[in-house]
Amino acid sequence: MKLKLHQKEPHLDGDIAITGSKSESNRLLLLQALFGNFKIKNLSNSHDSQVMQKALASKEKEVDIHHAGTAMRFLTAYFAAFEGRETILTGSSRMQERPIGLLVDALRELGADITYQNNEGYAPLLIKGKKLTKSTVSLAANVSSQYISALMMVGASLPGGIEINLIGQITSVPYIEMTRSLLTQLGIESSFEGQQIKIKPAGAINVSEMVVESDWSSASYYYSLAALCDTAKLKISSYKKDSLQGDSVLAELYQKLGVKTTFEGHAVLLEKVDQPKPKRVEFDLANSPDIAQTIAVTCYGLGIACDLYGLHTLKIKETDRLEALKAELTKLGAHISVTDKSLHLEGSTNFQSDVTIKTYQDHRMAMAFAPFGLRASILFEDAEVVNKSYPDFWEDLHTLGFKINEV
Ligand SMILES: O=C(O)C1=C[C@@H](OP(=O)(O)O)[C@@H](O)[C@H](O)C1
Ligand SMILES: C=C(OP(=O)(O)O)C(=O)O
Repeated sequence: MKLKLHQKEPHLDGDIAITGSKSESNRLLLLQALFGNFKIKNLSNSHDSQVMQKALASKEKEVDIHHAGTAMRFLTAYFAAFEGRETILTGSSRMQERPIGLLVDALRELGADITYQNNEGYAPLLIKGKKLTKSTVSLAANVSSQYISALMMVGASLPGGIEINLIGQITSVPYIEMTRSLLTQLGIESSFEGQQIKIKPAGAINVSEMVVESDWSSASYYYSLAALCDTAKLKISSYKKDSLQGDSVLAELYQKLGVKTTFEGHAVLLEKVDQPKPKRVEFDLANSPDIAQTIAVTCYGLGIACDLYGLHTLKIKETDRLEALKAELTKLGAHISVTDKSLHLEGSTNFQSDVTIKTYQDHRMAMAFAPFGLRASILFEDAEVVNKSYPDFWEDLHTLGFKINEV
């Protein structure tokens, strides 16, 4: 589906309800399958959470998790420890290019029986579930924190718990902390000191309900919209000040880009502030990689130069996000260069109109570029990609007054 988003006057006023964080939801779905009967409130309506639910309920040998990175990584560990279940875990063609070897090696160290069906280091995997007998493991920590979260959650179900020794720089740390906090809320003890994580085996879980905070990565598109407006008053819900999600750093980062954040109960009010624009900004996003695309497009729309660092994981996400950003921002008129871990954009306002953005099967390519509709009309190929994390995205933009039509 190709969509045209027509240029809109840069004034926004409205309320948007966003569903639960897909990261928290997919963790809680796994923890629910492992440990018990608690209810999950405000579950994400993302496709990634739907495939996670379906996979956990499946009795089939082949389980297809499509594009969902968390589902792929969490379920590899889950099925490896599922005694007697034989599973072929597969995903989309892109998922078959996203590395899983470090996690498979770690699980094999614990005693797992996993073999590659096609290419060494990549899905599809044949997983012969068995009792994992060991409880100490080590792995490189600079590729994906999802491997570590997977080991932590499944590790809590092992009789001896798990001790994870992390090698090298640890990436996406808030996601590891999120996993730990959810385990703590379920009464599972853990420690994370230096390069070592220890998880105690879970006891009886006496929690009847877990409430998911709404998704901060999805909130990033409203931060970008507010920043690109002359006047904006956007209320998004349901959020809390002490979030488990690292992307809540948006409130701090967007201050520099002219957005004021006020917590009003469970809602967050985003307002455009009339302040001098910086010429150049610099951010390290190693702890919040999913908002890199949003920030790059905001800066371009504001005519602010930016240097974004800590982007070493972007090449192995839904697409190579660094190359995709470079290609699509260049089409809009930007001067941009990328390395394998950083992005550098010059401040210019040479905006091109009616450009068609390729989305590369990456939800965030569509959503991050949408706020540019406050600068010029813009078109999106395969606009339905947003379903991966935020199926209501285009409808929500429509309620804010954007004219959107299929072309
Ligand atoms: O654990 C999680 O829920 C996630 C961790 C991050 O991945 P990496 O740790 O691979 O950077 C993030 O990009 C992804 O969207 C969700
Ligand atoms: C990278 C992402 O997801 P995943 O790795 O879970 O596919 C994302 O949502 O931006």
